[in-house]
Amino acid sequence: MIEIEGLKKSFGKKVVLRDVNLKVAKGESLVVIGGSGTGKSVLLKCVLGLVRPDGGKIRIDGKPVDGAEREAFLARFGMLFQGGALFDSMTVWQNVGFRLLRGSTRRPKDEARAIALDKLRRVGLGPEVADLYPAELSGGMQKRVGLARAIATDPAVIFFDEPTTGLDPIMAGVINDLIRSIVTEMGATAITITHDMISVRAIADKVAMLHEGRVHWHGTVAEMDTTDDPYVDQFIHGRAKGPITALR
Ligand SMILES: Nc1ncnc2c1ncn2[C@@H]1O[C@H](COP(=O)(O)OP(=O)(O)OP(=O)(O)O)[C@@H](O)[C@H]1O
Repeated sequence: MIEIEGLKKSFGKKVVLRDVNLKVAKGESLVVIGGSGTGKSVLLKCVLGLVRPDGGKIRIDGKPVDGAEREAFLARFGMLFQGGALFDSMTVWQNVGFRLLRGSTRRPKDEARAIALDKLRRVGLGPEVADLYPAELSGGMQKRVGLARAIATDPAVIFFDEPTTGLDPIMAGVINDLIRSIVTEMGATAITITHDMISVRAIADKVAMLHEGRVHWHGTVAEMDTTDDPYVDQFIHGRAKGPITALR
């Protein structure tokens, strides 16, 4: 279980996270939505320890995520970065097995390769891609490789940062379905950031909407469709007019 309490983060005078409170139950898939610049990535980076919060608490399974706990936590999470973020100079299997080749999750090389091939198979890629370089793959295949890398260590917690950005609608659907089935089958706790409402419906058990530095709304997908909250309504229907003002 992930608990975020009173999380605060500003950059200079700009307050991004004012007071974020959120709980994600074990095995739950939470999708965070919100307009551009509302702090979704900053929130994720705070949880990952890439950005230091100004205040508040983040606990994983009841333990604060800092100092000595961080290394143990990092070994337990997987991350699918926006755009795949594969290493160009490494082959596909070396990318997938990145964390199996170093650190506390290190395995012998042939074992790491076998696990990488198994994870590639799970995301629909055969052994023939294992020794290719990322540049030789299509965008959709790169995303699959990123997904295989995210699940390589069988993490308890997985983060997905805009997993369908840059994909055509069919490939986006395939990636959404893969994410949903993998998260369910692994029993992992998942936090996804997305603008894509199709992704939200495909991936989410629960949805949290960030607005003005707070979790403005939190509920199930079914509740999202029936809520009379004008902010959620505007966002999920993509209306230009409503309480959320966008820069034009
Ligand atoms: N390292 C940083 N230094 C200064 N400002 C930052 C930094 N990181 C983020 N910000 C600011 O924090 C705000 C929130 O950014 P964030 O990337 O979290 O938004 P987002 O909700 O993920 O947006 P998008 O959906 O467009 O990706 C933005 O105004 C951004 O400029």
